[in-house]
Amino acid sequence: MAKNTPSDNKDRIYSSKQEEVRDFSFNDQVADVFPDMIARSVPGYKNIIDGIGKLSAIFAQDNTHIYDLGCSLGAASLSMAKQIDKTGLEIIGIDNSAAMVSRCQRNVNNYNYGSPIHIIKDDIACIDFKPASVIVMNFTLQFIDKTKRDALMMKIHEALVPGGILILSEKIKLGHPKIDSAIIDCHHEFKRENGYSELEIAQKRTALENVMILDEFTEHENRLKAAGFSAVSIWYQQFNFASFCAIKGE
Ligand SMILES: C[S@@+](CC[C@H](N)C(=O)[O-])C[C@H]1O[C@@H](n2cnc3c(N)ncnc32)[C@H](O)[C@@H]1O
Ligand SMILES: O=C(O)C(=O)C[C@]1(C(=O)O)C=C[C@@H](O)C=C1
Repeated sequence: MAKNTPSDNKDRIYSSKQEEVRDFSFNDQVADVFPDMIARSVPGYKNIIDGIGKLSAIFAQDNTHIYDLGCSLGAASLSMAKQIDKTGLEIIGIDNSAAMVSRCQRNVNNYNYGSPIHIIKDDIACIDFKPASVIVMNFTLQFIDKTKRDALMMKIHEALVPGGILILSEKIKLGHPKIDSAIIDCHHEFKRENGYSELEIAQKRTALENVMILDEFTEHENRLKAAGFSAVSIWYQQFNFASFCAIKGE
C-alpha cells in the first residue's frame, strides 16, 4: 500500500482547510487514526501508558477489579494486563464511543495476557463500580462535563478498596498566564516536530475548544482531596500533559 494514502491510519483529519470546524468527537474517523493521533499529540503518551502498567502492578490487589475509564482502543488496559501479576483480577475498560469500543474489543481479542479484559460501552458518569484496587482515567476527565467531575471522583474514591489507587492523566492549565502561554507554545512545537502543520494545529485547537475543558493542577488536587484521597502526587509531566496518582488511605 502506498505510504501517504488515507488508509495508512495516519492522522490527516485537520490537514485540509475546513469551512466550518466541527466540535471534536471520538467517531469512526478519529478511532481509525487514534494511535497515530495520540502519539503525535500527547507528549510522553507511551511513557505514561508504560508507567500505568508499572504503577498498577504495585497497587493491584488479588480478587479486585481494575477500571480503565475512557479506554479508547485499550492501550492502558493492555499495558496493565501485561504487567500485573495478581490472581482473581478483572480488568474492565469502559468507553461511550461505539467507534472506539468495537475497535478496542478487536484489540483485546488479539491478546491473551494473565487477567481477563472486558470492554463495555457506557457513560462513565453513570456506571456502578465494583470494588477496585486500580482505577485509570488516561486523558478522559477533561472530556467530562465540569459539573459532573466532583461526583465522579467521589464515586471513584468510594469504589476503591483501602490502599487502592486512581491514576489520572490530564492536559492541564498552568497557573500563571505567561507560563501557560509558553508551555502551550512548547506543545505546539512538539506537534510541529511530529509533522502537524500550522493549519492542523489551529483547526484541532478550534475543534477541541468546547469539548475539552481543562483544569489547573490545584483544581484537580483540591477535587481529589475533597473526594477523600489521602495522598495526591504528580508522577509524570511533560509540558501541559501530566499524570497524577491519588491513593485511598488504608
Ligand atoms: C483521549 S481519549 C482516552 C485515551 C485512552 N485512555 C488511552 O490511554 O489511549 C478519551 C476517551 O474518553 C472517552 N469518553 C469521553 N467521555 C466519556 C464518557 N462520558 N464515558 C465514557 N467514555 C468517555 C472517549 O470516547 C475517548 O475514547
Ligand atoms: O491538546 C491537543 O491538541 C490534543 O490533541 C490532546 C488530545 C488529548 O489530550 O486527549 C485531544 C484529543 C485526542 O484524543 C488526542 C489528544
